[in-house]
Amino acid sequence: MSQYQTFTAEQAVAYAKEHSGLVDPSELVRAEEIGDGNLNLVFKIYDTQNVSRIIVKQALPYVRCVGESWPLTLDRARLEAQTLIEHYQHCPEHTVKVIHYDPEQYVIVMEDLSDHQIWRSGLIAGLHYPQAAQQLGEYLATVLFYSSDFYLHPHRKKELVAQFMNPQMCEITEDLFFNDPYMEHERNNYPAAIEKAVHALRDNSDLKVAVAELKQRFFSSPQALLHGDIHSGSIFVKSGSLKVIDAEFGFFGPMGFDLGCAIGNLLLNYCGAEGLFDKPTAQQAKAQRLGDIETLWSTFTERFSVLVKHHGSDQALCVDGYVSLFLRNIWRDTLGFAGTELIRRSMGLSHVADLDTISDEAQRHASLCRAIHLGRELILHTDVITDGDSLSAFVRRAF
Ligand SMILES: Nc1ncnc2c1ncn2[C@@H]1O[C@H](COP(=O)(O)OP(=O)(O)O)[C@@H](O)[C@H]1O
Ligand SMILES: CSC[C@H]1O[C@H](OP(=O)(O)O)[C@H](O)[C@@H]1O
Repeated sequence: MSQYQTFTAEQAVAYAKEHSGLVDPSELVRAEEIGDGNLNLVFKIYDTQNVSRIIVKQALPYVRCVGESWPLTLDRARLEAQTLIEHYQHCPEHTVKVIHYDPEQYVIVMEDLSDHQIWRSGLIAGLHYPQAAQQLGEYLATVLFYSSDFYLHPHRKKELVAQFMNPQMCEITEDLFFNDPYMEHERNNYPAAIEKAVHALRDNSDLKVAVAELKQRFFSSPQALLHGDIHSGSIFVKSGSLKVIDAEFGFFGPMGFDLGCAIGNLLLNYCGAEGLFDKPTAQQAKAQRLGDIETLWSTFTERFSVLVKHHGSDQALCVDGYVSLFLRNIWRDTLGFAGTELIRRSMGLSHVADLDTISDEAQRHASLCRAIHLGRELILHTDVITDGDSLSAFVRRAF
């Protein structure tokens, strides 16, 4: 098999037998396609005991959630594999292991994380994984530091920036985060009941200027090799463990984009809590999300600063005092990007289950409006929110 073809379940099993790296691959007998993301095929490969042992993920030549009318580069599979491999090299404890990548079939064979749960599903079920925020902060500090100018030789950095050029996937982000919500577009998707909130957003010229600045930063700040789409649906958790998957949007961009996506998704869960849970559980979930965000940011800054101190190599960047200035700028970007994630997940093409699965219609609409409102306030008030604690106070004042 050399020419690209979309796998059937049988072909996925045959492929896994050849490339799983298992001691006895003959025990692999059955595959199930379980992809629930927006883009690709994902097969779980089961053994004779009906235990899922390995994952085979294949890129489709189009956007899965839209169909063949939206063609999309197969090269995203290479970018996903190479980003995960690069991140695994520096942070194996929190990155899924890639076992094999096939540049002809655009297939990744990877470690099966079925003993974990997708973080978003856990959050919607009201579960709290107390270690997850700290581990996510460690992952982000580590992978972003080791791909930054603080650590890499400038020649190597530029080589990597070229290797991880990802124009088609970046274009999706550029459109969905920074364009669509702020204009009429057929990709947008929201109920008529929230039209007023949507219009208020589009009439806000200060907001549009701030969003333009964020888009410019996304276009032109190759600070580090980002995951590029790190929401709670790209993160597996179980007690004591966190593993990141799904890095096909990986490219060299502004660090605050990854931090903002992660924090934005915790805030989306915060905005949905009153629709998802009874009153006392909602209060507890909201406090936990704010605690998660504080922990994520403080872990990130502490770990990043320690890495600069002990492993930083650029003389000028490692001068006393610069890292705190750098992190202040990253925090400002983080808040802005978190705001754009809140907005695009409430009214754009791609929504989140934290809001969309709220069964009571009025509660669902109120949650969507909360997310839009909070997104706008974050984008417009980055200067007054100085750290995780002050973000919590700001969010509590909003709702
Ligand atoms: N390594 C893995 N182990 C177990 N399940 C996985 C693994 N990778 C993906 N999945 C499952 O497949 C789903 C879709 O995978 P994802 O990488 O998010 O696809 P997409 O690129 O289409 O967004 C995940 O939500 C998860 O349920
Ligand atoms: C047209 S892709 C929309 C959306 O899907 C991606 O998410 P995922 O692959 O994790 O489901 C990404 O967030 C894109 O913005």
